[in-house]
Amino acid sequence: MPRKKPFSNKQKKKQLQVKREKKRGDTGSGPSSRNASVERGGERQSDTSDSETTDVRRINQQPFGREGRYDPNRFRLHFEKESKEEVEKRKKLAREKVLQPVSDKELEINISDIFPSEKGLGFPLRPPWSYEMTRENLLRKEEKMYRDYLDDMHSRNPTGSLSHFEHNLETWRQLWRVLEMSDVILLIVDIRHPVLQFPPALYHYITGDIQKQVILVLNKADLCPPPMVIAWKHYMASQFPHLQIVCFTSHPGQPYSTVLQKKRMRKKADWSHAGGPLDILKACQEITAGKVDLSSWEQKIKRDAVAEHLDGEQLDEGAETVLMEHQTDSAMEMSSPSHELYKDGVLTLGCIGFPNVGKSSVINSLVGRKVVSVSRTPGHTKYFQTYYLTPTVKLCDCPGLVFPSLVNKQLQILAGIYPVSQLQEPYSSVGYLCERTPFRSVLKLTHPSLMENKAHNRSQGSEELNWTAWDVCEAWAERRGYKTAKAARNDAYRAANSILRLAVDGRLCLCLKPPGYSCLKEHWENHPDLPEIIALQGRTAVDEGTGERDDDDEGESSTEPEEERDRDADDDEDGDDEDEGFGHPIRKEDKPSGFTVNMYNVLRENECE
Ligand SMILES: Nc1nc2c(ncn2[C@@H]2O[C@H](COP(=O)(O)OP(=O)(O)OP(=O)(O)O)[C@@H](O)[C@H]2O)c(=O)[nH]1
Repeated sequence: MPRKKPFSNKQKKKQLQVKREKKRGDTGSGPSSRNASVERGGERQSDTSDSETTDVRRINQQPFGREGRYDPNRFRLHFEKESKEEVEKRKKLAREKVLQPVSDKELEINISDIFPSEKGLGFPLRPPWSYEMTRENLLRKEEKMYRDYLDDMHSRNPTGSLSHFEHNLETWRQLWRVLEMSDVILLIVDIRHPVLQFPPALYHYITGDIQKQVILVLNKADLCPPPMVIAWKHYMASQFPHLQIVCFTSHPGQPYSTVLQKKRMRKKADWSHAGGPLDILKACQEITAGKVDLSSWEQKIKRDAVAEHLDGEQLDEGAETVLMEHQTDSAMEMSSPSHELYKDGVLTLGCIGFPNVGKSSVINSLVGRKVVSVSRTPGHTKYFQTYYLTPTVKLCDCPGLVFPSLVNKQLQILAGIYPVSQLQEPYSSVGYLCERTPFRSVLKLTHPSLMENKAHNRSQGSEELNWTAWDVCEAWAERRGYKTAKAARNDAYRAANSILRLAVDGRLCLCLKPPGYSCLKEHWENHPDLPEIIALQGRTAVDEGTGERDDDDEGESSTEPEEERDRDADDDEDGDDEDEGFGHPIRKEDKPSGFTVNMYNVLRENECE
């Protein structure tokens, strides 16, 4: 009898993987279709270290199930995989490159740098169709169009030159559906870097081709200095004249969050000051010009404002029922190719935007309570659903979409577009962040070279020492007590992940500026709209300036075990994190005159001790 050949674990794993894929009918794509994808909802990314280099075709394979049925995991984020060499090169650089703070001017960013018109950075459009076509025919047509679209993109832009973008046709199909069924589009962006998340091609398509109105929601206004919020608003208006622009925050009046807080703060949003849902209503009133009766929405906002002042129990009793429609497979639906505006007297608002910009949070804010789960892991929303805000206003949520652009990949990660937990190499993003934020004073780090004999060396200070991204991670690991399991060395990888999450959450905050901001700084700092934005943020001078802890905080105590204290800043669960609080990330140099904000309160004095 022939001797059995030894079979390694790795081979066994591969064999199982092939078997599983065969079973799923995922033919042709091989292992790379899984390896190349970052799965929605925070599932672990497959190990890419031993697999082949970037392969666009394979990852575009759409996940079919048996008998041609669609795979339930079809809404995964699919990003192009990076080569092992590229990742190794960046790791090396993170250890060697001395961080140099960048100038204010370099934080200014023009939309044409991100989406240059000559690069043809469009997005896939649904091919024309009619009722005479069969469903299968339509699907095939869509797939062909999608492959052509990608071929065209890649022929114009060499491999690796584009940032991560969505490679999953299923997700684009969701966008088509939302655009088709909506009367007005709420395009939501993060005010810290709105131009990263505003594809001009989408704007031109909606306002030009399908002739619908767009309300640009500059969300997370609580995370950006008020003068910069105003400057961004003006910049976007100057570039895209057909937009209605609304500043928004789903966390108005939130007290400062602390990095080591064990539990998140539970404060109900308070829009009694200004703006918020009311501004969105006003924009809709202007657009609909009396064609839809929006009085029920206006009344709801008034009722919600009253309810905010009631305690929790009364609130629950009074909570209104929200009619929800689950649109599980609607991307495949063949609805009418032509859309009837304000059908049955109902205004349908479609919420679209990149992952993590706060689409679900905006919907919850409009509804007045949580109907959509929220997560800081990008790609949480899997398929769109609709909610009746009132009998005449319907909201439609859409999964986050990453459009192709030329944004720097490190910045893309800091903007929350790529799930931090899935990163192969987080250090270069840490470096990018540290060169643009006062990380040392905020994180209160001791340089690793001074760690050996802390007591002796502390007196020397670390101001004059050079920092690399790796040093920052080591120093943060030391401060937080992150150790590797085997050798109990400082766990730089975990520290890097933790720092990036602080950035995404806005607790170590990077705000980019519109072009020319530095020259016109004084103008924006004295702008007449400033009080309106401060009111929207819902913070008073007392909240901002004192740096006192909020008494309601269920915050850490200094006696809390280290592990417990770590959890909040470090874990990137896919769970719902609705109750998160956020710090105010105002950079010292952005502080407007007469506006008392202590940006360094983001991490308070005793947090890092
Ligand atoms: N500071 C601040 N954080 C916000 C705001 N809105 C949302 N967030 C946080 O941003 C993260 C993402 O929010 P979601 O509402 O889940 O974002 P989304 O766009 O629906 O995300 P996807 O499901 O990935 O498409 C969560 O951690 C929210 O708590 C806001 O106005 N201010």
